[in-house]
Amino acid sequence: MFLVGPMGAGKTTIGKLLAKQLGRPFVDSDWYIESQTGADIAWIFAKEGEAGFRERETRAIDELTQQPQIILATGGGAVMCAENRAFLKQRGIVVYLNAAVDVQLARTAKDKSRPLLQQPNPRKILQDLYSTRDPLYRQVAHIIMPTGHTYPRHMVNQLLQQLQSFGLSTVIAPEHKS
Ligand SMILES: Nc1ncnc2c1ncn2[C@@H]1O[C@H](COP(=O)(O)OP(=O)(O)O)[C@@H](O)[C@H]1O
Ligand SMILES: O=C(O)C1=C[C@@H](OP(=O)(O)O)[C@@H](O)[C@H](O)C1
Ligand SMILES: [Mg+2]
Repeated sequence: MFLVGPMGAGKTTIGKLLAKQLGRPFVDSDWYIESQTGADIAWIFAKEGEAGFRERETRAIDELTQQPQIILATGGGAVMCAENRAFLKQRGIVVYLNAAVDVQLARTAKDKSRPLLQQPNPRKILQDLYSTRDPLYRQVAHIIMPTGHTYPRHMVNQLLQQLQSFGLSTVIAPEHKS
């Protein structure tokens, strides 16, 4: 199951919680890229530019979407690349976590780890990215979920209900088996 959506939609937060609930492995593609590179996202953008980061991201998405059982949180720009969109759409269930620009802005304001938002007018950047990317998120998504006013735990419950129709079942932890 793969999460897509804009910065601040909650992909990392919801993905981690959902994986715990389902007893499945969780990977965030940004964290994976950082561990493979030995450097953080800001450093990669500074040294290799966005193009360098996107190359690393495509390699990561290709590898991670082939891992069985994975709950994958992608970065907000993953859908910009057609190859990534194909990997996502063809290899699993894709959930688009949708959030209004105001919500994205509030949730990302204090965090300096997103290089694209370290500009004088992050609202305008988020608006422009949303215009370009929203149709692409919709193109790859099997499920679309608004996240604006819902607590993460509640989001996970809603998502689990939606996922049931796709046949995604929970893994019963050994200590709970009879
Ligand atoms: N449903 C939610 N309600 C309130 N805050 C949230 C929600 N989802 C995420 N957050 C908060 O928003 C911030 C960004 O979330 P994150 O999971 O990093 O988003 P993304 O990975 O989509 O960029 C974090 O501080 C997180 O705690
Ligand atoms: O939207 C984007 O292009 C990006 C989103 C970030 O991930 P989150 O969506 O998890 O913040 C991260 O991949 C990088 O800073 C670029
Ligand atoms: Mg994230």
